Amino acid sequence: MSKPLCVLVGAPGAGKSTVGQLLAQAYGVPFRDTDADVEATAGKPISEIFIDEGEPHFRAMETAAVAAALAEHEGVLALGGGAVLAEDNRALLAGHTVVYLSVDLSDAVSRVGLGQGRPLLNFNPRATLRFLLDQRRPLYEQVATHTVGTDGRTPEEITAELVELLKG
Ligand SMILES: Nc1ncnc2c1ncn2[C@@H]1O[C@H](COP(=O)(O)OP(=O)(O)O)[C@@H](O)[C@H]1O
Ligand SMILES: O=C(O)C1=C[C@@H](OP(=O)(O)O)[C@@H](O)[C@H](O)C1
Ligand SMILES: [Mg+2]
Repeated sequence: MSKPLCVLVGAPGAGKSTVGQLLAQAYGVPFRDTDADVEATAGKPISEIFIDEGEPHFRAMETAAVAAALAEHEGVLALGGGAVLAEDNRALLAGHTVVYLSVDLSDAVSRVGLGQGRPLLNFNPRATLRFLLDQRRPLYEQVATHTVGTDGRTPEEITAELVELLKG
């Protein structure tokens, strides 16, 4: 089975997209992000997919993107934060090197506050993130082969830890 070197999972704001790119650079391998794959397929941003077609349609596209990337991509792969909600996706992650980037509520809130484009967090991001973190933590833990804490640490520090962790 062709497989990604490493798959990053975790909540919005954990830094999957940021650390994933740095880790791919460190290894000199390609980076792929299932959110970007979904946007490329749809020809529009995730925020517009949610508005035009709704979250269930986004989730179906995401599941197809996860399956394709796990089968094809040999570099570093970042998933969207909600990809672990689908049992099909969790099953597909078995046998892969999956890193859970954990983040606490306060760091997640301040990080997502820096960016746009997460439609689930448009309304009351703090309360929504609190719910998402509680709901998903067991799912991230279930699929992870490794866990790395990101609170109060720079993306470069996290990347350096990942390079060490994945050496073995
Ligand atoms: N360790 C970190 N410390 C501070 N800011 C971070 C860290 N990791 C990511 N960020 C910032 O937080 C925001 C969300 O990061 P992103 O990589 O998109 O997270 P995710 O893909 O997990 O939702 C971005 O603005 C990014 O620059
Ligand atoms: O947590 C979620 O359900 C989502 C997270 C987003 O990705 P990030 O985790 O990269 O922000 C993106 O897939 C979409 O907005 C839904
Ligand atoms: Mg991301």
